[in-house]
Amino acid sequence: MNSNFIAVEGPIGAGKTSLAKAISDHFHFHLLKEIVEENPYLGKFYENIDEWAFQTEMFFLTHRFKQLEDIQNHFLHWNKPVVSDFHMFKNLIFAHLTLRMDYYEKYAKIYSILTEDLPEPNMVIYIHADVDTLLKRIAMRGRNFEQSISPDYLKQLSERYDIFIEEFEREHPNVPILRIDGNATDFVNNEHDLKTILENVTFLLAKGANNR
Ligand SMILES: Nc1ncnc2c1ncn2[C@@H]1O[C@H](COP(=O)(O)OP(=O)(O)OP(=O)(O)O)[C@@H](O)[C@H]1O
Ligand SMILES: Nc1nc(=O)c2ncn([C@H]3C[C@H](O)[C@@H](CO)O3)c2[nH]1
Repeated sequence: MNSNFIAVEGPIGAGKTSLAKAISDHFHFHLLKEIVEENPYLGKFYENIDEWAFQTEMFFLTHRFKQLEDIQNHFLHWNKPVVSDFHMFKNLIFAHLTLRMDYYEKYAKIYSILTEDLPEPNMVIYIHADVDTLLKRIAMRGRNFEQSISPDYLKQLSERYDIFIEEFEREHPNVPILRIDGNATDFVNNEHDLKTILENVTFLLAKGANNR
């Protein structure tokens, strides 16, 4: 695969979709957005995580598998670049947080089989932000079923993201990670902040092209 594939990552409300859309608009990359409202378990999941975690995680996993297969067949294979507001690895971060250990072990096996041949992004943008910032943004966006998300859940999720990204970076030295401070950077309302990010992305894309 020679076509660029950028994944934007970070915990809930970090700004993944907003930034992925801005990148798609600027570079004319196809925008791959994760499914949210279509997940029939998500509302029930936030009401009772233990009861609905396995169904919820399996739903996200199988849908993302299909999304990435489609992206491979219809875009990357034809040298058409893509930016997505998720990386497949987020399945493992959420599943590790929400599933009982015996379920997680089954899940991780299925994950590893399903992801064997999937396309992998050649750049990751990681947005991190404090729990307070995330809570404010989740409240501002106003999805009903997310209003019961607890600060503790977000804190654990953010901590797991930080650990996972460190490990990912060690294990994938050829995939550059652009880190963005989502507390201090307003790429939604501040043109200068967005421009700085886009310049950094341009630089990393050019560097990646030279190394190919
Ligand atoms: N850096 C930022 N500065 C100001 N507002 C932001 C920033 N990032 C996101 N927002 C706002 O916060 C809300 C959530 O953003 P967005 O939907 O892009 O997050 P997300 O990471 O894609 O969320 P999810 O994990 O639920 O998919 C939106 O209303 C968006 O406009
Ligand atoms: N449990 C669980 N597993 C996932 O893989 C996952 N991916 C996203 N989400 C939730 C976060 C937002 O509410 C909403 C949009 O990102 O969906 C997930 N929840």
